[in-house]
Amino acid sequence: MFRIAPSILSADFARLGEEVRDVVASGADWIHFDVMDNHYVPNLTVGPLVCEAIRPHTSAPIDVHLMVKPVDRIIPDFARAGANVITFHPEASDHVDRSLALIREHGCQAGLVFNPATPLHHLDHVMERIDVVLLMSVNPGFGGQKFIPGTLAKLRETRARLDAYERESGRHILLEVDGGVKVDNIGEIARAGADTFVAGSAVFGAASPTDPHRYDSVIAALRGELAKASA
Ligand SMILES: O=C(CO)[C@@H](O)[C@H](O)COP(=O)(O)O
Repeated sequence: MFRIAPSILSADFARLGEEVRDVVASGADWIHFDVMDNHYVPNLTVGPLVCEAIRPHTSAPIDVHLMVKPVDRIIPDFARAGANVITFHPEASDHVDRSLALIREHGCQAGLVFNPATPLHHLDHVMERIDVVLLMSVNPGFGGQKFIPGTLAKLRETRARLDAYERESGRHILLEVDGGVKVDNIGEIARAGADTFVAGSAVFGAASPTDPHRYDSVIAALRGELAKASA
């Protein structure tokens, strides 16, 4: 099963509740919520207050991607604000195992995020605490960047590793990809092993502001490519 997770980074922040409702009504599965701190990444976005503000607008899972350093002190706030999934970058945490445990103790699914140059060995010894692996296909900090083609090989390597873990443990871990995902490359990304797709500018860039069905066609097009990839 594939999940499409539009990133609100490219949404109209002045009408965020409506944007969230409309994109889910158009078929989005998750809402991807990018948190940037102007320290770990060179940009500044939103925090738990905004997560709490959009929570009543949808029952779809809110997938919080923490691009912050340090990570631990903000995790309980996001859990209380209604996050369902919380992911963070291993190099931004002093104690990766503790941060993963903290997320789960607060009732959320936990995940690690890998920048294009971050090695996969950060998965060693913590697989049993992980629900989601998120591979960045751009360097984090901004929407609208181009997909880095080397991500496809890294996806295949991660897929093999997650499949081997599932055979031995019976636990399924999601494999999410984020950055430069478009209608014309989502099929290839799915064939490389991803099952969850963050798309910011591809979805929210397709807007004509007043049409409540403005996201129907782009989400249908993304799903169409995913159906072809799994046929
Ligand atoms: O986390 C990030 C960027 O750091 C992403 O979630 C982007 O927001 C994806 O945007 P597009 O590349 O799809 O426009």
